[in-house]
Amino acid sequence: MAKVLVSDPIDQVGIDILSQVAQVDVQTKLSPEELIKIIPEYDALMLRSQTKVTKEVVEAGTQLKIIGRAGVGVDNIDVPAATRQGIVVVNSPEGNTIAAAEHALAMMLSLSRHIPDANQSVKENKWDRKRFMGTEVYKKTLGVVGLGKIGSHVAGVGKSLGMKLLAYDPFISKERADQIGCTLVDLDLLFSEADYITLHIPKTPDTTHLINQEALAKMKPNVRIINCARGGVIDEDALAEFLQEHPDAGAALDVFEQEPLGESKLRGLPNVILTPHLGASTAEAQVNVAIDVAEQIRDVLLGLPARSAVNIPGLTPDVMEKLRPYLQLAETLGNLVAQLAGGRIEQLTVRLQGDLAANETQPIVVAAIKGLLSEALRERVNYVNAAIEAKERGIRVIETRDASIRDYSGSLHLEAKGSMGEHSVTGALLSNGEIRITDLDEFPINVPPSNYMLFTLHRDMPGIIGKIGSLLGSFNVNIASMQVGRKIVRGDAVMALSLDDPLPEGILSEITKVAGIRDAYTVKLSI
Ligand SMILES: NC(=O)C1=CN([C@@H]2O[C@H](COP(=O)(O)OP(=O)(O)OC[C@H]3O[C@@H](n4cnc5c(N)ncnc54)[C@H](O)[C@@H]3O)[C@@H](O)[C@H]2O)C=CC1
Ligand SMILES: O=C(O)CCC(=O)C(=O)O
Repeated sequence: MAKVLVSDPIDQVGIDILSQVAQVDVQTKLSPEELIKIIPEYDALMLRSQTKVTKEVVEAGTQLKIIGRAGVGVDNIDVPAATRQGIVVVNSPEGNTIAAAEHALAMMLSLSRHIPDANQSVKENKWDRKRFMGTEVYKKTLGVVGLGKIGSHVAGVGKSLGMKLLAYDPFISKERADQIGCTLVDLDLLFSEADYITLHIPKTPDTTHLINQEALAKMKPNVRIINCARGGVIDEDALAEFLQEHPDAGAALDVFEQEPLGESKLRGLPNVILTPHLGASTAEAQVNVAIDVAEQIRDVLLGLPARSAVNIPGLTPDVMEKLRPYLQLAETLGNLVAQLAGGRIEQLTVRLQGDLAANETQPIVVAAIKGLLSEALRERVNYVNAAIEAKERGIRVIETRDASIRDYSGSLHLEAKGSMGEHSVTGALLSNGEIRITDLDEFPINVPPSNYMLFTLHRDMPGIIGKIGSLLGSFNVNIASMQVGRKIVRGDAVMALSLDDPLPEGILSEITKVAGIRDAYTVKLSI
């Protein structure tokens, strides 16, 4: 039975789903060393934001098939390391959107009305109404940085509160911003105009310290900044200094450069509200993300695709379902052409032909690479790491389409160039979904792939087929089917044989000694 480690607190509903297919161990607050020590025995890891899945953890997780982040941000996981190791990384892109948006809105209103300090003062037996004079958000300008799922929900509520909306997001169209009711502006204008600035961006090299001393200098002296996105998008030292110098300004922060927050000047400031990364902490969000991610882990452990894998771009279950027969075709042809080419492959060309050319290329190309590399890497290569493994091996992959080639309703053509030569294969699907190899090195054939195959390149001359048949018979190899493909009579030809038995050692050299045989290749395929 598969084993799943749950290393941060997740809702019981997630544990119940995982328990349908696996032994589930919940061990939270593990030190990095403890995690590295136990991870080798697990097939899957499920976590929230506390666990740090470093390169060392990934490398120790030799059995890991999937890492599931019960939330949005995967910045606590070394995704490139997981990808290299063929581990699927999944998240829950929408499960906590509302929770995080509502936390940002709660922070905005708390800042405006001094709720945390007023509450504290009453609890200290004080009745200080003057000290907590607030401001209204009505008719104020809300600047939303990052108009994605959370940012657009915050903007929508801001609008219904009567706020004027400005937004900055270089990847969002004007039409989308209009739909939400935001005016798209550049960052400088947003900084200078906004009364409230709320951040809803991922932490990337571009967004790191987006709010720094220079940016703060452009803002109003009473600006209020809310960060429920990611620590590190604000330079905390610069912010602390700004807030000291501008007592009418304020900040409400849920996320920090270091979590848990260590020594920080922010703690002592009266105009700051701090929460311990609570954006996603609602009962509803925790149920949503637990179900979302546990179901994906369950599916992957059952050999099914994950619906929100962050490191298999484009291969959603819908695409997978639609393309499944073509992915199988691509893998088979990839494996076949790798065996024909032999040696080190330097270049793979994948051409989608006919109707197939209308499909998304990427998953089919990845499947072809997977087939190609499975010759060398066996089960180490999968849909997650195929592209990166090819890149690291210096294999140039070229994708092309040609809708004009109409020999079958859709066909796939692969060419591999390598240290030992160059070969090409084409294959197609019949209407019943069966695979046919329809071309080999430009010679037309029509054979189904089988576990054991023999291909020859020979001169088209009388007697040669009989000689090969007798030779195989003398080695007790039964021929299931045989086909010859040629372009001209008595010119060059290929012979494709499907065999019931593996070819014994030594037979290939006997075959190549037959007069008229130029080359012979044995191929094993997983069908
Ligand atoms: N505090 C918490 O507990 C939670 C925090 N989050 C964080 O909130 C952030 C936003 O999450 P979602 O809205 O779900 O993500 P999303 O992917 O839907 O939206 C992010 C938006 O940021 C934009 N963006 C990217 N680079 C940008 C840049 N340089 N400048 C301006 N905009 C840029 C993107 O175009 C996108 O529209 C993420 O960092 C996520 O990890 C999410 C949930 C809970
Ligand atoms: O799991 C959590 O509590 C944090 C959520 C979060 O930051 C995210 O989903 O990006």
